[in-house]
Amino acid sequence: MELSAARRFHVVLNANSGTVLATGISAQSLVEHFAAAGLEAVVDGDTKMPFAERIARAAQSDADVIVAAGGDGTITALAGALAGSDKALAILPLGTVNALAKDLGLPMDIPQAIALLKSAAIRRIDVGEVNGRIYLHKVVIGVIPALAAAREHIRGQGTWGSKAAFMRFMFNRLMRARRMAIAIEPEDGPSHIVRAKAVAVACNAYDQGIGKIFSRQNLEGGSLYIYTLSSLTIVDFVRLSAGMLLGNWQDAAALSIEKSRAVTIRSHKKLVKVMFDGEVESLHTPLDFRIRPAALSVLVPPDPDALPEGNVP
Ligand SMILES: Nc1ncnc2c1ncn2[C@@H]1O[C@H](COP(=O)(O)OP(=O)(O)OP(=O)(O)O)[C@@H](O)[C@H]1O
Repeated sequence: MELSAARRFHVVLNANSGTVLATGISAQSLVEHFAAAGLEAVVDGDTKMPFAERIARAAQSDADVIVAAGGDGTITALAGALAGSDKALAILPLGTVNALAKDLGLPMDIPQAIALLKSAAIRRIDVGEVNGRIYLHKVVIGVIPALAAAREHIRGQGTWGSKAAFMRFMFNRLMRARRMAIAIEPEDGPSHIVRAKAVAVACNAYDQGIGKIFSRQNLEGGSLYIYTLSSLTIVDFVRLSAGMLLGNWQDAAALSIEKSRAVTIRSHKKLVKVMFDGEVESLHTPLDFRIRPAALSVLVPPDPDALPEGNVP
């Protein structure tokens, strides 16, 4: 896709995203920030129309760039409509975690993120696909979806009491969860059956190193990574937690890691609960995963070396 100074933006604001709820940022304030940056933008802050319809409307708009003003769930939903198309995706990190925005090195400050859109470069990143649906981070099967459902339940209740209750619930749930038997059939490796507490199929590999907890530098490696957690005793839990702090969680004995361009996961259950880039959903089995290399164009900070001297975003 060619970059032009006159690119048009269509912004989809998700009013339920973490930072929007916390700061009360509105469609009107985004309109003002875009105008101040000298950018032409339509801002959709509709809270009545179903989200899926707003996404379809964005994909059908005449804008060159669709802007996800929200968190990772909002970004993934838009990516599903834009992957493989000639429209690019931009991100205003208004979610809670904003994992992809961090992986891409975007500014967390909204006026700065908008100003950057003017000089942004295009990066083509891989997307994951499961049963025909696009995701950008990971799909998790097993105990984790229940935890995500609990997180959703306490959304917006920022008291220490509710957070402590959530941590207690999470710990108990993790310890008590039964392992499930599943068949893992990677395209690039041997098929096997495992009993696992959780399996995550990630779009490219998670980084290893101190302070790198679920971050990814390589978003165009062309591979899925299958992380299988076979047990989670208190000892495993402590080791994994310490490994996260020390940057070596991927070496935990309870964790195995496989790499493949595609994988099929089978279960005796017809329907499994999954965490789909942070959203809890039910998917029919078997789960057919594949990677689609470079399928999504995303606006990112320009390469500082490519800018004229003194012009730093
Ligand atoms: N495809 C979708 N359809 C309907 N609602 C969605 C969709 N994706 C996300 N949501 C909902 O929108 C709200 C905001 O989700 P989003 O993931 O964008 O922000 P967040 O959870 O605050 O941030 P992050 O995922 O970065 O932590 C949540 O209530 C989520 O359930």
